[in-house]
Amino acid sequence: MTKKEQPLKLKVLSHTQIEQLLAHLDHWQLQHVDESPRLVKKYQCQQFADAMLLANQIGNIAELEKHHPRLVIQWGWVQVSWWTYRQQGLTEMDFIMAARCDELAERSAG
Ligand SMILES: C[C@H](O)[C@H](O)[C@H]1CNC2=NC(N)=NC(=O)C2=N1
Repeated sequence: MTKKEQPLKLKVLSHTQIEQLLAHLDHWQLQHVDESPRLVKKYQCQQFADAMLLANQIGNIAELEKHHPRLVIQWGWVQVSWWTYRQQGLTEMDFIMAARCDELAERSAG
């Protein structure tokens, strides 16, 4: 797929666009790894099983959307990182998926 055919959701965002979109997310941090920006959030969970459950729910929507996070699971929390691998940057898709994670976390918190 050439750049110009890139779907809008996978167009790399500028720093200004990132800052604007970040303002609409709740407690997501902008981190840089090897100069590549990422959205990162750590969800606190009561039990390890809860962290596994949330990670699986996130994995399911990632498979559906063909857009995948980095997930780190530990007793008491699951850390989610979003970026668009092929662009080595942030796209709208990353922000959409971050918001979807918050919905899932909200729902599983009951
Ligand atoms: C072919 C497959 O859809 C692509 O490789 C997808 C898979 N999941 C992905 N996930 C993320 N976060 N970024 C990508 O560029 C990406 N590409």
